[in-house]
Amino acid sequence: MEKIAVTLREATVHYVGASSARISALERVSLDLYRGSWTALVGRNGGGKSTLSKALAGIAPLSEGRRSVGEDVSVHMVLQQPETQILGETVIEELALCASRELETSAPDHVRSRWEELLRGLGLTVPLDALVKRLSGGQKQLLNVAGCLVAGADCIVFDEATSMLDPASRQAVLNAAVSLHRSGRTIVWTTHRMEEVAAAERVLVLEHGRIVYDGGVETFFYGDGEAAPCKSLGFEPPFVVRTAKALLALGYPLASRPLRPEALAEAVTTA
Ligand SMILES: Nc1ncnc2c1ncn2[C@@H]1O[C@H](COP(=O)(O)OP(=O)(O)OP(=O)(O)O)[C@@H](O)[C@H]1O
Repeated sequence: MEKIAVTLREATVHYVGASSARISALERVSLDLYRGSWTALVGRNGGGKSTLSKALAGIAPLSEGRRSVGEDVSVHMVLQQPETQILGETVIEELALCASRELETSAPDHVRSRWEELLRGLGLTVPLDALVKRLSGGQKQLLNVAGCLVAGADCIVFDEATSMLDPASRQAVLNAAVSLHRSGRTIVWTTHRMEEVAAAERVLVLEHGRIVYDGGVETFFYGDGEAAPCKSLGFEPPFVVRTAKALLALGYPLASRPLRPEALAEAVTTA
């Protein structure tokens, strides 16, 4: 049986807006996130993606319902604005703030070399003593990911973590998440970009605080004998899917339903 990382049951979040009006951001959402899974969370502006991300990470208090996490599961979050969650002046200071217990209990040289290795593993090639203000947005997001890791994250919720970044930085953060997923961590990836959804195994679509699609990524983009949920819910599929569909419509057989460029090339050449 698959092990649970995070469970929400009937999770509801209401905010109090201007003139005390109640804003319903999340309405009775129930879901299980399995350990080691990759879930993409999409939806139109204001649909409740950030609220659900925060509810999963445990930083949005629920108005109703409940959240529980699997045994020993530690859930952390990378926010949209890279600077929002950085307090340290230097890279090592930031990591130390995220992992104060480790500094207390380990030899400083050992900690430094381990953290240098951790940064390298994430593709962040800056010295530990680098000033945070000199880092690019993408480097800051990788530092935020490193902060999650030194804090012991098993599950990381990325809440539109690439939306403020240039394409190369976006790819670098996505690559870091892919390698963390390969190493067994649970990933939630909230995004507006359908290209990024292709990296997921499961897709959740939110509308007005409710889940309107919860299923596999291939079915989301290609449908299962009926209209693809991606299209019917109003999203433009990524280039690879559009190209594959155009080829199929022209009568070219494809060996699979590709989601990424390499898979499209293979589907065309092996058909
Ligand atoms: N702190 C808050 N106070 C009041 N209303 C809020 C607050 N945070 C979010 N909301 C409202 O809750 C609803 C859901 O917002 P949320 O940010 O979760 O959606 P979203 O899908 O992440 O949107 P976006 O794509 O624009 O980031 C929206 O109507 C939003 O205006």
